[in-house]
Amino acid sequence: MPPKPLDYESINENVKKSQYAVRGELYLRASELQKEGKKIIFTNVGNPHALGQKPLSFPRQVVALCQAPFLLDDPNVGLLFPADAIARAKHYLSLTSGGLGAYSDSRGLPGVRKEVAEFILKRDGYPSDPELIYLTDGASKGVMQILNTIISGQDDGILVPVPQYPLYSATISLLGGTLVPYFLEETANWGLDVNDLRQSVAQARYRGITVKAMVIINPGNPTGQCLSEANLVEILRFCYEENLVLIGDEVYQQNIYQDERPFISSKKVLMDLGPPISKEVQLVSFHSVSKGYYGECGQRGGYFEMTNIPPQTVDEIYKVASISLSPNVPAQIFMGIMMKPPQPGDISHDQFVRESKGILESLRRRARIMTDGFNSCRNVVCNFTEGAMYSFPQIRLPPRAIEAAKQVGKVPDVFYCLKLLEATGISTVPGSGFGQKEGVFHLRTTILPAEEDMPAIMDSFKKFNDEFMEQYEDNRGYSRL
Ligand SMILES: Cc1ncc(COP(=O)(O)O)c(C=O)c1O
Repeated sequence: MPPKPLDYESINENVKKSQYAVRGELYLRASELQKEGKKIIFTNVGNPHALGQKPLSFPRQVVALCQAPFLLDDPNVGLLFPADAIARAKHYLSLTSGGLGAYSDSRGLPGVRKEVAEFILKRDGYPSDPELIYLTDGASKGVMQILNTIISGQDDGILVPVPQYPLYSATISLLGGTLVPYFLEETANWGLDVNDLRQSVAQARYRGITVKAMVIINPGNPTGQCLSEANLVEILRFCYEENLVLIGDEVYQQNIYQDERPFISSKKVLMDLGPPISKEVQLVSFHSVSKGYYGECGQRGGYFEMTNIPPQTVDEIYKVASISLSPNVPAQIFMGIMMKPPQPGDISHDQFVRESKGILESLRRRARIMTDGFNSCRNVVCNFTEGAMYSFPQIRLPPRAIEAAKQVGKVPDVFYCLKLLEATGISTVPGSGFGQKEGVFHLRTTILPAEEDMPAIMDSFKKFNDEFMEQYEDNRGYSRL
């Protein structure tokens, strides 16, 4: 009998090749240990509500009313819901054709796309066209749609930062394209050097690859840096010279922890540059309701904005989006609210500000506790998390630990992270899942565990790490940058 089409040997090789470390070996082992009754602290995914973050009241009130519109006819609705949430729910329902149970336009509700455009205008000071904004089921779906539009085969290359969020490597593998890595510089606070970029492109071209796009993740995952304006200018100039689309993953734009390193959007820097660059460089930038102080990962809401993309291509992207009929409609409403939160003078304004500030300030403190905690450990160095939700310490593994890992057939940082998991219940992601320089090791944690648990988590990390180093260190030094 020949193998059946869905037998393992028959399935798409690209599916087998693609890897997603955030839910990889460590996560699977952590889930097993949890089933066995061990207490696990899941710090592998930026999933704030799973670690106890409370939802903001106003967006949930609005969406609850949209989900149960009969409540709007109840004479007591005003006792349970503030008047501005009621008004906003009516507003969003009026934008739909049939409420949340009906498909929307495949690009998303026009009224919400208009709210996104207004937000972008306010953020950047430049107009944005709702026709060039598509709402998606989380930013991930949008990234996949755009990469699918760019990649025709293995000769198409996409420049991706290393370390990177594995959505990019996995999707490029799935689509049969080629990932062209460029390294972020740890000693320069994870900034990037345009000369290295040029080298990466030249090497790829030498191998016959047409480099078509460049991905930036700003603020960075897993690295937590905010790109400076100067760096963004260099990147856009580089994209102009090399004829590359810039894919600006900006899902962490609300997660900023250092006032002197604000988030600056790629769209603003592109427009500031003026013609010819502002009229020529193709840019697609992404946002999400999963991050920021919303953290509504389970709702699956996102958008992308296209700049300098010709109408025929925009239509093709629309056609492909329409194969999936419609993005999630409740998530579109979360996106609308994220774009247009309660304003000063609105009944819900003070509560909204109190809740969102509370989350952001706590994240800022947690980022500090984590960085300081890691830097107090033996053979661990860590840049401060300027933005996003992660800490990415470098673990300088002694050669004997590297040898021990090899003996059990494990990548050294996987070996370290597994031992950390078994000893403490802390579930992290090894740096190798994001890419790192040869011979340098990291792990990634989120900064999301509850603030009150943080000191104990860092104590237990330090105890494990320092004992691990004691066990494996000898006088031969250890791996370092
Ligand atoms: C850099 C980056 N981009 C995109 C996403 C996906 O976001 P979404 O939940 O909107 O699909 C994540 C999720 O962690 C991320 O870290």
